[in-house]
Amino acid sequence: MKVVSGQVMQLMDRRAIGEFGVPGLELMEHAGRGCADVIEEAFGEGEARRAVIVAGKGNNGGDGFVIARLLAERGWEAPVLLLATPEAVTGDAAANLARLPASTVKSVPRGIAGEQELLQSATVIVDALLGTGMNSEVTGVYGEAIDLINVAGVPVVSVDIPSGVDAATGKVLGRAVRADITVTFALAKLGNVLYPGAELCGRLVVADIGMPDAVVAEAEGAQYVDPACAAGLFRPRGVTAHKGSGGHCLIVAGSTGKTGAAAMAANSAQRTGAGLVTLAVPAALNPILEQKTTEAMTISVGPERAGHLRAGSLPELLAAAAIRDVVALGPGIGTAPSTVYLVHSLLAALDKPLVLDADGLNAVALKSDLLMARQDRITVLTPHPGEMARLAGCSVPEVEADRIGCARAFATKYRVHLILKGARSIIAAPDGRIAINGSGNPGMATGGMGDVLTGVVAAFLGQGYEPFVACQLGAFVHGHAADFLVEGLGTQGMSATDVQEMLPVALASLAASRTTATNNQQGE
Ligand SMILES: NC(=O)C1=CN([C@@H]2O[C@H](COP(=O)(O)OP(=O)(O)OC[C@H]3O[C@@H](n4cnc5c(N)ncnc54)[C@H](O)[C@@H]3O)[C@@H](O)[C@H]2O)[C@H](O)CC1
Ligand SMILES: [K+]
Repeated sequence: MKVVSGQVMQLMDRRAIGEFGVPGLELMEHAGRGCADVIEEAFGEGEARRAVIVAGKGNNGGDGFVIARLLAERGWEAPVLLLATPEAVTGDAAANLARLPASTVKSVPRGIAGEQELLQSATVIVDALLGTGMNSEVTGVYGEAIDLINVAGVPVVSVDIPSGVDAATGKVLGRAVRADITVTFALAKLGNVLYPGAELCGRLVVADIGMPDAVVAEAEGAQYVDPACAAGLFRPRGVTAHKGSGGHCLIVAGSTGKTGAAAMAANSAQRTGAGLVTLAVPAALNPILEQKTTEAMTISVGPERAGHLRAGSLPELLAAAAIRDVVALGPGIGTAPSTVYLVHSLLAALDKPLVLDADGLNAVALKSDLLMARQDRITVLTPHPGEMARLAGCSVPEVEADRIGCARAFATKYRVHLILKGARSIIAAPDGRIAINGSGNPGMATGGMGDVLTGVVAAFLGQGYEPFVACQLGAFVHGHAADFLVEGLGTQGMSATDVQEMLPVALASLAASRTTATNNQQGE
């Protein structure tokens, strides 16, 4: 599913009207009908059906007027509270306001504080205050209206986006409506899928409003990776698969006290379908990892008592990498100066696709220009916001303020692929393409999850997936596995090893969706 900013949707609107001759009133009619259909289906069962429409003066309010008319035609009581004078309403919205009986519209430019009883008596409140045209912090009567909608104790359907949520970022500008259902139009907006907006939307429905296909296809947007998208990207093993076709991953990981990171990265690569996994670890830790892993082979690196990786092990590691398909570097390696030096030399010398995580990223942050030397090679970075801030030389709040912009700027500048972790991980490609991962849950906010992701992404690269696809599948499968655990485990005590063990189930579900989709196509 493609997602766009509010600004891009407004451009699409203009193209549809200007270049394709679709009347704006027709788009608005479809938008209103899409909402009315959802409202009827969700709340139209009982005897008394009253939808109170709280409308702003723009086209979001215009959609609200269409909803009021269509619901009234279907036997609903549908009073409108207009937070403006009727004269302030213009264009298509004014045309639709004029089609409503005057008795059903109450202009309340000073606010809806006196309308609490009406709000509380509703079967459903329709939030048609602000949509993609919101351009500033919500204050005054609009802010008060949002507060009153939220405390009315009645289900809320938001038109396009909950009022107060920024369609470009998902951020709340001052305050925002908490909806049970949001009906958005033509394509989802970034604010519908990014947090906190995603949570405020409740159930998201994307309604078809007759936007020309070419306008939808050519719109600049991000890929939202949902189960259908991930299933489309995934290639299940063929019947003639052998361990060579699954790829051979070399995982360079571990230091004293951090053997678990190495084990989880290796085991997760194996659980994601890597044909073979070899774990290169500091020599002193080799006996422990021989115990902790079963399927992975291990290489004991450096002098016998070495508890961390050292600069002198470069030739040994390059030789190991030469006969593998992909290298993952970083889980649990620590920050000893000699290890940092090793990471710097490996970056320059390794010609295999490389996944860099954790302390590998911290080492790179000290010398990020080294990434420039890898421009013709595949490099995937998997930072959390703290690591991203160190890499980009900014603060964590700056990263969080614009996750997409930050990920894209770094990926394009250094010609790398990047997964910026966090709720709705952002995947950025060197050419500026963006994907947003739709899976995952708060149970993943615990140590070791990043090591699992590193192994998963390395496994997909080793299987020959194009890096942007490997990153999307990696992020999705990682979160999908965790989502399977929620019902039984909840989100409090889930562990990274639990997720690792659930990876095959997540992959099997993608394979099953592909089979179902193929069968449906054949049956058509
Ligand atoms: N293709 C589509 O998606 C279609 C969308 N439609 C609907 O139109 C709105 C966008 O309408 P627009 O008139 O551009 O903007 P809004 O209605 O969101 O509001 C703009 C209105 O409000 C004022 N304003 C802005 N910020 C604030 C604020 N913080 N506080 C108070 N007032 C504010 C601003 O000055 C404007 O006057 C889209 O979301 C859809 O719902 C079409 O109906 C069909 C095609
Ligand atoms: K709205």
